[in-house]
Amino acid sequence: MPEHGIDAARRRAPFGARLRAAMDTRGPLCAGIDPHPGLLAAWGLNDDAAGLERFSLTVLEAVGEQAAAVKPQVALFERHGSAGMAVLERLLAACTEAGVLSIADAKRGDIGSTMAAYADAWLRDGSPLAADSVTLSPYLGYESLRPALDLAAATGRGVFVLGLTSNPEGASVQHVGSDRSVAARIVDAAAAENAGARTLGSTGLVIGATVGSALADLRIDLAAANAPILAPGLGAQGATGEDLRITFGAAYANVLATSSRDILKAGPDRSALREAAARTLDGLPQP
Ligand SMILES: O=C(O)c1cc(=O)[nH]c(=O)n1[C@@H]1O[C@H](COP(=O)(O)O)[C@@H](O)[C@H]1O
Repeated sequence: MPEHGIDAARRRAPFGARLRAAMDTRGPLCAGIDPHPGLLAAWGLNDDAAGLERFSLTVLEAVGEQAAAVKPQVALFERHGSAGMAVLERLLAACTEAGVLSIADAKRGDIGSTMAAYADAWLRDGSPLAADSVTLSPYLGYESLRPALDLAAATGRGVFVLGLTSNPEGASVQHVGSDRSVAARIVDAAAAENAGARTLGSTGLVIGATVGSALADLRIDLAAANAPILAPGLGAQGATGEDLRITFGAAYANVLATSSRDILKAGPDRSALREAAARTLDGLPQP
């Protein structure tokens, strides 16, 4: 195997360019694949690896073509141990096969030496868990993510770094800072990473759809970051498409709106899932 799969990466356009093309063609929806135990039960599936696999592949097959990307939530596979992680491997391979971009929502972050191993797991060609991109937590220091940022760049993959999360507790860490807030510094760091990108950069940010006036209050200029913005919080957490447009303003064209439970609760019927995804897309204002 070539080191870090660099040969395959040469054939692959950068993640930001691939995501931009998918968003322009399919619209800005990211469909979350979150196999919560309650949803498995509601779908008439067992809370085991077989139920997980049926659930995940049904979502991919039903709504994959309507979505610019899908986002499997790793914890909901991990809670099934090795059998759950094997399902996740097969799901990620099925995404590649179907031509649907994947975001592994693993929220990884660690000291540099260990971070290199996480990067290897999610971003290396040939890794069983290789995804098109992975969510990262920068709260051990943005630069501790360097092994993942570098490997993503080398293999044409992407990352989404948590900036302002959708949960109310996030503010107690992300809003602090005497001059520039923690979140503003994370956005600045991502912007520097994306500076040379010809289209959309490949270092994305996670900014919740629910953050309200925080971007303005913290003087964060998201549009300048040229980053794909993963915006969770639609539907189940209360945000609407109109909230996204108001919250993100000039950066709205770079927003990938993500919804999980609000779409998934329509299953297991495939046409009901497709209708729920279409309704979510229809609720997103044009940029
Ligand atoms: O990184 C994420 O995806 C994420 C960040 C964040 O700030 N808030 C957030 O809800 N998420 C994820 O987005 C999904 C939201 O799910 P629903 O609330 O069901 O749409 C879950 O998988 C969360 O883990």
